[in-house]
Amino acid sequence: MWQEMEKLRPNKTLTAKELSEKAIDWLAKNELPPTPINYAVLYAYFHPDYPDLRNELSQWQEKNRKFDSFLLSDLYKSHLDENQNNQPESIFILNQLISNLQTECEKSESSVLDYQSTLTAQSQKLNALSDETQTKKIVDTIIDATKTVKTKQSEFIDTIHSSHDQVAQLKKQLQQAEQQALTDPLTGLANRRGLRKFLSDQSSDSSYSIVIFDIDHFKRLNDSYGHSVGDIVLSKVAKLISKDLSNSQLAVRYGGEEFLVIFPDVSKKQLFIYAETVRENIEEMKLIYGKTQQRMPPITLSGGIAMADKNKDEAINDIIDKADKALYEAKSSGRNRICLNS
Ligand SMILES: Nc1nc2c(ncn2[C@@H]2O[C@H](COP(=O)(O)OP(=O)(O)OP(=O)(O)O)[C@@H](O)[C@H]2O)c(=O)[nH]1
Repeated sequence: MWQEMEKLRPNKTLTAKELSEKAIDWLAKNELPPTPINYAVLYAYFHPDYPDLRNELSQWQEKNRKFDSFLLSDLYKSHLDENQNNQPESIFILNQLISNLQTECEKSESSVLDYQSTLTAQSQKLNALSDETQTKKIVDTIIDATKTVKTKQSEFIDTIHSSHDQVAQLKKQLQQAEQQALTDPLTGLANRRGLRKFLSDQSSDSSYSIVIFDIDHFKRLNDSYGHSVGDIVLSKVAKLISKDLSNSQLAVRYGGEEFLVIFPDVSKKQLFIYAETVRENIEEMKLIYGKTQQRMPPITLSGGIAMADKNKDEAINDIIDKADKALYEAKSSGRNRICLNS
């Protein structure tokens, strides 16, 4: 299908009408609904101004991965959503706060400089004079200047204090915003951006193992019980997948009904035990369909495991590909099982 898509992408820039026809045509061929987001991603794919989006989509397709609305929405958020790419409002407020502080600093500095020059001038006059009235006048001037600089300084200190609280609040908001940007809202797991961040925080000599899970016949479940029940199942499955993971391991919602778990430095046996436990726990879930109060059929999932080859310097994407192949084997050999890429 990728080759087909490449054929569809012409060298010259298409007209708006052609772009829109190609986008709609592609969505129809892939049985994806022409939602504004799906449409926008495909429109941008055929447009020459979005090379990064095109590359990411190409890489995805080269691995023969499925396209679904989840993936397209992820691409939309990463490449086309201006709200996500623009600075969040808190950054704007932070900038304002910093420039206010700069102005206050400048004011404070200038008031101290004024004060210094007043002191210098008045002390020169004092040295030159012996008359008491004149001396008192000069002392009064110095006292006034001292009062002024004191007021300015305490105003400055007040500003610093209130800014300090605001900065702390903004810092918290920014951390929350950053966390949200890395998290899939439905399942609470990391999204693919979260995975990239996790990988960039790891040391380069980490050796990874990957488990990819994919819920079996999820389309059937959506078709029989509705999308909202499908969503509930996704979040329950996500909970079981991430339940016993440690801080050094990460569960990611990798596709619509596909989850990736990354483990630095574990044994093959530990991986199998983990993946098998997840598979069994999910199969044993007892779900009641709210509308009929009837028990739903068991949910099952398939999994593929791959470990880094210690003798090769394997990139993480290669290990993911290997896990994907193992997942394919699990699907094609009957589903509800875990396979290892050997
Ligand atoms: N409810 C719900 N469904 C989703 C979501 N994201 C993707 N899907 C659905 O997941 C289904 C995936 O279907 P397929 O790719 O055909 O896979 P499958 O039916 O699980 O079949 P196998 O993987 O071969 O066992 C599609 O119907 C998608 O619409 C989501 O966020 N919520």
